[in-house]
Amino acid sequence: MMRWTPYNFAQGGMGRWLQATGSLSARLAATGKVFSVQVLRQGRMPLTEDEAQALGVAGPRLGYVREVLLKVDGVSVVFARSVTAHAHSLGAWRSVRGLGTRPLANVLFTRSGITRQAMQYRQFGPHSALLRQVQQLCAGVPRGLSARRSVFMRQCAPLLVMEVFIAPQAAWRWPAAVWQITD
Ligand SMILES: C=C(O[C@@H]1C=C(C(=O)O)C=C[C@H]1O)C(=O)O
Repeated sequence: MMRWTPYNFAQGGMGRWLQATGSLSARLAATGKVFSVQVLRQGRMPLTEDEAQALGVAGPRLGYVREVLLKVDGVSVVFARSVTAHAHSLGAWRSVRGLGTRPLANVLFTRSGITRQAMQYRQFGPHSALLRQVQQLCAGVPRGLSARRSVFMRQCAPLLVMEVFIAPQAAWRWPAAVWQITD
C-alpha cells in the first residue's frame, strides 16, 4: 500500500494542482461562480496512527479534527481533514474552532507567524478506508484518489492538513479546472 511520499507522482493537470502553492481555496474559487465549504465533522476525535506520528502526539490518539468538503458551484471537488493536538486547538490553533463554513485558508494565509512544511503526496486505492469514507459522502468518486498533505506550524504547534482531490482526474485541468465533464 502506498504511503506518503515527498515525490509528486501525479502527471498533467492533476500533478500541477497537487503541487500548487498558496491557498487551494482561492485557486478553486477562481474556477467557478460559487465556492463553499461544507463542514462534515469538527471536534475532539481519534487521530489515525499516521496522524499522531506526524503531529508527534504520544499516548491516547485523541486530537482536534476538522473535516470538510470544498465545493465549486455545488460540486464537491476536495475532501479535507485537518488535525492538531487537542491542547493546540485551545492554544496556537484555537482560531480553527470558530471557522464554521469559512475556509481554513482564511487563517493559514492571512496571519503572521505561520510556516508550511514540505508537501507530501499519496494515492489512496480502491480498498482504502479513506476512499470508502469519501464514497459514502459523494457519488461518482474515482476508484483511486490523489491526495496531498502538509504541516503548518504556529508557535511550535503543528497542524496537519490533508487534501484529497475527489473530482474525476479529467476535471483537474491546469490552471482552469472544469467541473462539469461532458464525454
Ligand atoms: C488550507 C486551505 O484551506 C482549505 C480549507 C480547509 C477547511 O476549511 O477546513 C481545509 C483545507 C484546505 O483545503 C487552502 O485553501 O489552501
